[in-house]
Amino acid sequence: MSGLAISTSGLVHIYRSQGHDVAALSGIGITVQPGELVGLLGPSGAGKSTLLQLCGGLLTPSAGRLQIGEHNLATMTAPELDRMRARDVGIVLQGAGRNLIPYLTPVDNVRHAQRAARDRTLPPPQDVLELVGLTDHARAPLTSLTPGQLQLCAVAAGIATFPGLLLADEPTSQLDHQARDEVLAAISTINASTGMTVLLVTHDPEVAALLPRTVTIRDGRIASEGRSGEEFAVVATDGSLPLPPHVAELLAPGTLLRVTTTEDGDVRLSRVQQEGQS
Ligand SMILES: Nc1ncnc2c1ncn2[C@@H]1O[C@H](COP(=O)(O)OP(=O)(O)OP(=O)(O)O)[C@@H](O)[C@H]1O
Repeated sequence: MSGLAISTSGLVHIYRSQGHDVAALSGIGITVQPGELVGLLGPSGAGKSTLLQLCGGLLTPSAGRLQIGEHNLATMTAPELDRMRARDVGIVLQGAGRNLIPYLTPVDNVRHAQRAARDRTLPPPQDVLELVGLTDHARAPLTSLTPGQLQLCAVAAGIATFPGLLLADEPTSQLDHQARDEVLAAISTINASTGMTVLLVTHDPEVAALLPRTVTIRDGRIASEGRSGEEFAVVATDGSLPLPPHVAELLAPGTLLRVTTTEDGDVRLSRVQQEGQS
């Protein structure tokens, strides 16, 4: 299937637990085009995994809009979400082992992941393993695989049904540099050769620098976006503009900023000197 678009606006997720609620996402607006490869960055607790799980239908939005291709996730029933996960959205959870059945070989893990889709037209599992470079290990016990090969196997299980969207939570963490590069190369190849949209969470700045687009989340909101290594502030759908941390630390709360437009349509921000300020 071809790549699926992701579109959210005002997306909120609140974890409700006894005694107190945690607002993990506080109004996320993001658009990902079909076939894009996007990295999700941000400090621990920012809300990255929550966003990924919402996109995979593993959590339900508390408020706001979340559209994956034709699917409106905010209104889907549990069986509809199950069907979407079985065919259209592949999920690779953090930690390769959580995605694999330990007593099955790579080829049988992929076959098992394909079964839920009930689609006889899917390519054979060997073709999926070839895409991630695991042909030679198709029938090896999982215990004989290196951590990098296990992660490649988890990716193969995630893309077993050739979904339109692959969601991967920290697929390169806890790997040495060579294995990390192999996993990233496999995901890039899948994205380029199939047009599958990919959203992947990473903490690794070296991985982020290699991605064409990154979105940084901070405190449950979009903080900035990167394009091929350069960071930009992003105007939110409500018109607000989160300042990058290195600018925000120069501006005390309550600082007045003059917003002007130039003749050629450019926008400038300048600090207004207030009484009592040096
Ligand atoms: N099941 C849960 N119940 C209550 N609060 C939760 C739950 N899962 C996450 N949270 C909270 O929601 C917020 C966002 O968590 P989330 O795991 O999405 O962040 P993250 O950016 O993925 O962090 P990390 O990089 O550490 O995985 C955090 O404050 C976290 O403590």
